[in-house]
Order: sequence, then structure tokens, then C-alpha cells
Amino acid sequence: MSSPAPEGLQLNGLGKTLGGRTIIDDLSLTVRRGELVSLLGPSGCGKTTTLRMIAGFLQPDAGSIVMAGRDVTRLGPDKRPSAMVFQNYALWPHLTVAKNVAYPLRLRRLPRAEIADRVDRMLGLVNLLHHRDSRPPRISGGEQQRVALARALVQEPDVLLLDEPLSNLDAKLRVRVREDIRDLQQRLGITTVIVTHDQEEALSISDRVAVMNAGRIEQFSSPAELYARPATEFVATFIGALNRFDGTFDGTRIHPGPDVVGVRPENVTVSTAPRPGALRAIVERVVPHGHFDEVRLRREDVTLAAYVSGAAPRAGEVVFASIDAALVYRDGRLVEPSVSAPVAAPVPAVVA
Ligand SMILES: Nc1ncnc2c1ncn2[C@@H]1O[C@H](COP(=O)(O)OP(=O)(O)OP(=O)(O)O)[C@@H](O)[C@H]1O
Repeated sequence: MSSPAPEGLQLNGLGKTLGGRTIIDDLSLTVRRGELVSLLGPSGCGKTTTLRMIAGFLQPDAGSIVMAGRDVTRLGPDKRPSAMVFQNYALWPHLTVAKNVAYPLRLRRLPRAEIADRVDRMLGLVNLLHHRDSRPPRISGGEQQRVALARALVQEPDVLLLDEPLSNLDAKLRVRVREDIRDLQQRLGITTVIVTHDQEEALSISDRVAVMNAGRIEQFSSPAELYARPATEFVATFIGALNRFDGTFDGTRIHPGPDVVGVRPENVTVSTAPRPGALRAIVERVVPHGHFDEVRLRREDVTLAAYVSGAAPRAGEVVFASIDAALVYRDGRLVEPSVSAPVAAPVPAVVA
């Protein structure tokens, strides 16, 4: 075998047709060793299909898959240095937690003592030693998730694959478990790919996120970059909230024009007193979100959402709104440089 490549995982021009439709189209992606990457996108965009090809459960029609420097495209799942955690965990209900975790090692016919040792070490790592002899139906959803994770990690894979790992957990547990997964992944330094349709989940735990749309990758960037500079209009709309206008942006105001102007609600400043460059608007609605309020403003036919922390205006009140930054798209692609830092130009302009 050749010397290990710096990459943990490489997808080169993957293609897949299912039921006569192109599901994955020329998809390439390089995941660095030890990196956690999320595949994020709307339902049906091809995330699971991609993950199944990486795992070896589905053969690509085109392209190749390289893991830790080795081409595994034609290998079955059990011959690849990867392990997968399934959405429904796929645990054996009649086997104890320890036996579930031991299962893949028994398939490999490892010596009994080594199996026991590795299983205990892994159960310790996911804090489940006390449930060693419990059966999966008797433990909580979060604990079952950790058993599934332990069963994957006990195989000491080069690449860990997780399909919607948190979708069966309630909202509060989801946050805790995703942090556990991230901690463990970083401690073990394991190359990891997670499929999710939950943007908050993807942004909060990933080193980089691949946003998918209709079988292709729209953008592959760090969470911060993805949010601050979405490369396409699709990504801008999919990640975070966005006010969308047809027009152009002069640094302060939106005028009629050929582009698409996207304004994040947090980039709208709302005040009760007139300010240079700010437009007069009526508060139509205030939606509390806990630590901030979403204020919906109206000016003639145009509505604009703004996030306000601290004292929010009331519905019906007259306020003054200014746009501090905007994302401008032409033919669906980000126009550089992003426009920000408005000059206080008291132009008697229109919105839209
Ligand atoms: N065996 C199959 N035959 C035909 N079409 C399929 C098959 N498997 C998947 N598809 C289609 O491929 C597309 C992508 O499916 P996939 O499960 O990869 O999407 P996804 O992004 O994971 O969506 P979700 O978030 O809903 O799970 C869907 O339109 C799906 O209907």
C-alpha cells in the first residue's frame, strides 16, 4: 500500500443515477484527516445517497472514493476502513449493550480477551460502563445513540460516518449529544462525515460544511464563512434568515435594479428616533425569541424582518430602520466584495 495521503477521505467526481434520475452529479469533496464535515441540504438533495456510497452500501456509477490514501471504490462496506452509525441505531434488542458493541469484533473473530478489553474501553469512553449488561430497549434514546457510536468506534475506523445521528432525540438532548459527539471526535482525531438537514446542528459542530442542492455541492466552507459569505443565493436562503429583495444596494438603501439583495435580520438597525439614512417604517408584528425579538417592519408594500435585543418597539409604532450590510447576488452568485459599512447618505430613496 502507498504511504498515507494527507486526506482522510476523498470523493472524486461521484455520480449516481437511481430510478432513471440523476441523484448525484459529479460530486467531489476532500475531507482532511481528523476533520468533521457535515453534508447539509434539503430533503431529497442526495445526502444519504452520498453517505451510502462512502460507506460502500451503494456503488457509484462514476467517480472514485479514497480513504486514508487507499482507493476503496470497489470494496464492500466490511472491507472499508469506515464505520457507520445508522439513523435508527440498528441495535440488536436481545443482546446486551456490551454484546452489541462487541458484535463487529466478533465478526472479525478477534480473541475473546481483546474484544472484552476494547469493548470496556469504548463503553468507558461513552460513559456507559454502568449499562454494560442492559439491553437497548431498557436504556434511553441518548444512551442507545452512544451504544451505536461505541459500536462504530470500537472498530477503530479511519472514517466515521453518521446518518442523521440526532434525529431521534428530543431538542434538549440533541444539543448535549451533538457536543458529546464533537468532543469524542476531536479527542480521537477521527475523520468524520455527518449527514444532517439541521443547519444549526451542522454549523455548531463541524469544521466545514458541504451544502448540497439537487445532487451537487453548492458550497464547502467553514461555518463562519458559510454564514458571512454564502457563495450562492441558494446557500444564503438555506442558512440563517434572510430578507430578499430584487434590486441593487448602494451601501445604505435598496433601489430598483437587476440583482438580488439579501439582508440578514441582524443587519437591520431599528431605532425610535430618525437617523440619517434610516427609513421610516411601521412595526407590523413583534415575535419574541427569548433573548431577542424578531420585529417585522412594513413600508408601503415592502416588509423587512429585523432582530432587536433589549427593548423592542411595539406593533403599530413608527420606527426608523437602516440596513448595515447586504449580500448581493447576480445570476445566483455572490457579487464581491460584499457591501457593508454604509455611508450615511441622506438619499430620499425607495426600498424595492
Ligand atoms: N433506490 C432509489 N430509487 C430511486 N430513487 C431513489 C432511490 N433512493 C433514493 N432515491 C431518490 O434520490 C433522491 C435523494 O435521496 P437521498 O435519500 O439521498 O436524499 P437526502 O438528501 O438524504 O434526503 P432526506 O433528508 O429526506 O433523507 C430522492 O429524490 C430519492 O427519492
